Amino acid sequence: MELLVSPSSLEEAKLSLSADIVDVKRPAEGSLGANFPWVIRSIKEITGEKPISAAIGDFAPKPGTAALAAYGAACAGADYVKIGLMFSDAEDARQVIRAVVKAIKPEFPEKTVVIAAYSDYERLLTISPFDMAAIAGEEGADISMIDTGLKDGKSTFEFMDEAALTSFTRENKKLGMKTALAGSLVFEDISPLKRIDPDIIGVRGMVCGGDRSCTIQPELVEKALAMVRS
Ligand SMILES: O=C[C@H](O)COP(=O)(O)O
Repeated sequence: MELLVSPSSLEEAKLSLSADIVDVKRPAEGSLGANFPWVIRSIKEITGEKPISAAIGDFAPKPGTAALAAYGAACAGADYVKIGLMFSDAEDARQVIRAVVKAIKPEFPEKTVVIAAYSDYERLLTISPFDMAAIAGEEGADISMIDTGLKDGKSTFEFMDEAALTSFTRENKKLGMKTALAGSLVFEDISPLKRIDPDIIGVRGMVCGGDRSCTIQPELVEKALAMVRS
């Protein structure tokens, strides 16, 4: 299980370099808020061989906009391109996922396409992670992810229990995809997460001291890494 940490700036990225994956986002623009291409590029320049991820947004069903954003993030240096599906319709999801895969894979076959749905989908009235994953698997995405769409401090575990998250992880394996789990995760969630055993866990609030609007604390990144790897 790898640890993904989500800095919002070059300065925060320098505090996150011990993470397995540095994930560039702009929290001010939402759960998977897109950061600027120049920030993505500046972080790529300091991470060396370590892969970086870039969130492109919590998207409405706009496949053209999603494809262009995904391509831009890939050109800016992102090794993983991550999109959130902030809508409900399955056919819309298929069109968005297909467009993002087509925008990236022909020119960047080595880059990774991450499709996220939300554990709090019932309160958001958005597509369920299970429905998303089935489509993402068919459309050639690489990683199926769960995050929380509304960042009110409630952990993903308050919306989907360990059994559901385990089932999601196992379904992804059957679909030939990896799994990433995130969503206001706290240190206490690491133990059940190790039992669930996704490929990646994504955190920000955890390593900011509990409030994602604060700054990443490197000692908390080290603490999370030690717990994940123990
Ligand atoms: O991986 C990305 C997540 O959105 C991390 O942010 P969070 O831990 O504050 O929910």
